[in-house]
Amino acid sequence: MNYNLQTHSKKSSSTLLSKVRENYIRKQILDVINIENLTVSYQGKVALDNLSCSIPKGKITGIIGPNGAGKSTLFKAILGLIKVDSGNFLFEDGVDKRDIAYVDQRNAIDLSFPIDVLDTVILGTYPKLGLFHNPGRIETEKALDALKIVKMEPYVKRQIGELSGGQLQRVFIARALAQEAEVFLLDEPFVGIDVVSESLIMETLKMLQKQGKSVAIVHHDLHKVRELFSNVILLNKELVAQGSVDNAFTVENVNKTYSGSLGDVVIKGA
Ligand SMILES: Nc1ncnc2c1ncn2[C@@H]1O[C@H](COP(=O)(O)OP(=O)(O)OP(=O)(O)O)[C@@H](O)[C@H]1O
Repeated sequence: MNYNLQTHSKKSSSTLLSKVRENYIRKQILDVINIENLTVSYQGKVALDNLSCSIPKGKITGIIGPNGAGKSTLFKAILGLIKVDSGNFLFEDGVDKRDIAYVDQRNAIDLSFPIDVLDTVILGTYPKLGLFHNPGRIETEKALDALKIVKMEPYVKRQIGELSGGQLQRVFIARALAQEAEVFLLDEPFVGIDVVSESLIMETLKMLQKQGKSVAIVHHDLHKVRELFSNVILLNKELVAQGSVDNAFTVENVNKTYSGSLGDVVIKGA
């Protein structure tokens, strides 16, 4: 498998590339995105400290950690939405930022913006349309297909500010589907939504996984980790553990991540 490197380091990218490639061959890891030594700070305060982790290919990975652990910061750094102090991002060959769909936390979205459901989903097609191209029939069809999958087709003309939390989240998932991405980064998609929307979204994500797509989800409900994810990344400013749920989602690692005894409560039920 080949990879392409996005570097924020001052070292020469060719030296880094060969070093990172060697690492890959040695470890035989099948990841879609590899993050190496990522440090991010806001106004001098460190949010992520030398974090190295990877988003595995074709899995649904939970990003787990307490409030302020840097989970959203990790997604924003991968997408190049924020300035990082240092770090390298290695994308699987053929994957670039246009292949990454991002569903933000809902509180980051202006719901008073006058846009209907269909146009919101068509926005997902923009990254691959290229400059100076307007969406047309093909993009509208892609958006309608995506809306069908999340059962939001009857709402095409509804303003997004007039949807329930669960419906809105389904529209954002549809927008991600319309992007025809390889990687899906979802920031707390299940917060405050109804059970029907939750299971529809989960079914959609499992469908994506079956197609070989990679999904990473920031998630807070530790009780649902085993049900929702095959893999986890546990972090609290720095990496605590990553791997399959069986190997990494342990009492010890959860206690370490949350600096307490939450692992005993959640995993052992103590
Ligand atoms: N734009 C910003 N300016 C200043 N500080 C920020 C900014 N964005 C995030 N932070 C700080 O960086 C740290 C990490 O924030 P981040 O939102 O990545 O955490 P999180 O794990 O996603 O938290 P939560 O679970 O509460 O959403 C926090 O201390 C937060 O206050």
